[in-house]
Amino acid sequence: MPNSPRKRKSQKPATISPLTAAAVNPNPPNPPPPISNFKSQLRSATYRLIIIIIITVFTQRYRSDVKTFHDQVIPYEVVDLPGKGKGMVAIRHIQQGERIITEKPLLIIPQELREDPIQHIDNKITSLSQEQKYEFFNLSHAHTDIPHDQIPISIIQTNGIAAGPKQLGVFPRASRMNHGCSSAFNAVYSWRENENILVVHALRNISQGEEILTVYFDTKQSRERRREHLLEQYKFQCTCKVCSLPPEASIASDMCLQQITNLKQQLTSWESNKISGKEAVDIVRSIWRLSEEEGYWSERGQWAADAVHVAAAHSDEDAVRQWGLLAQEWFGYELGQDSNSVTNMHPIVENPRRSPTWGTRERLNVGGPEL
Ligand SMILES: C[S@@+](CC[C@H](N)C(=O)[O-])C[C@H]1O[C@@H](n2cnc3c(N)ncnc32)[C@H](O)[C@@H]1O
Repeated sequence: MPNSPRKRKSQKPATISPLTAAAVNPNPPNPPPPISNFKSQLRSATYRLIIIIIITVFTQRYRSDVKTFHDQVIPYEVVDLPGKGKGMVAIRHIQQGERIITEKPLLIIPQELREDPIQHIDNKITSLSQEQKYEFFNLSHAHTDIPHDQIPISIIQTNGIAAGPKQLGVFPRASRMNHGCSSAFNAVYSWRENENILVVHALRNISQGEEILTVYFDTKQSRERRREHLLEQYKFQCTCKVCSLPPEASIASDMCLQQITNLKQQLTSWESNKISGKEAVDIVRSIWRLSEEEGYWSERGQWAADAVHVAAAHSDEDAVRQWGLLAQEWFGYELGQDSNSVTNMHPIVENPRRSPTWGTRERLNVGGPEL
């Protein structure tokens, strides 16, 4: 049955004397507005509505601006990844050469410790704030079934990143990056001594949703040796796209990486005059071609800088400029446009005679990249 409105009990209208009315309600309601006020009330209600709309629009704009700013500064999120623990995934497209992370170390220790390492690390941890201790102990560690007092050292072994040639740093944000070999990694970290920070740059374009992978060691070696190292040091079986290649393709990749390593070794013999400047620069071109074939883009800035060094020694001005521009480009991607490696190259590209090796060998046309 449809709800019928309940009938009110009929009441006699109460007559309340003004005195009683004041006693019952000391603040009587405002009398109804006179009709003449109605227009102005309508106007003020409209104004209020307009103000509410403006505030809503601005708040939403502000929120989306904050979100855009946040995404620009932090273009990734840390998520759980099956079989890998946590990992870092791009939440938007990241441009090649873009800086992904800038981070101060949570703690720094010498790479070689003379005193008892456990004690040294304990002392460092004691000096951390409560929040920092939480960040530290929240990091993963590869070695399970270890005594409690060895957990800090295992955390450092699993997450420590070289902070210069003699120190190891723990960087809680950068530590969430998992590893990929050869062409599988897309981000590189570098330590900036003067600023005391670690920076991470995108070595190649990274698509939204793609995992951000870095490299834990020199992977220019065979799959078998890479696997051995990763299993021993980090306790995982690498399943990156290079380690997952079918046998034939994996052998081809191994050979390519081995050739790059051999050629790099040969290049150093220019220093002791065992090969000519032309041969040295030819080696750099071969390394470049192999790196293209393999998709191994790291270290390109350094290879181009090596060619600059040789070309300058042989007073080949054009070659210095061309290799110098290439070095700037690739150092820029890997280490950042504002890195010392890029800025140190500026004066040389501008005037090759400013190169420290200028004219230290016989005059020779070694040639540019011609890639
Ligand atoms: C520096 S941590 C990286 C972040 C770590 N996944 C976490 O959960 O915090 C290194 C550890 O991550 C895991 N890891 C790194 N790269 C991996 C990969 N490609 N496949 C599987 N596990 C990986 C290994 O357990 C390794 O010991």
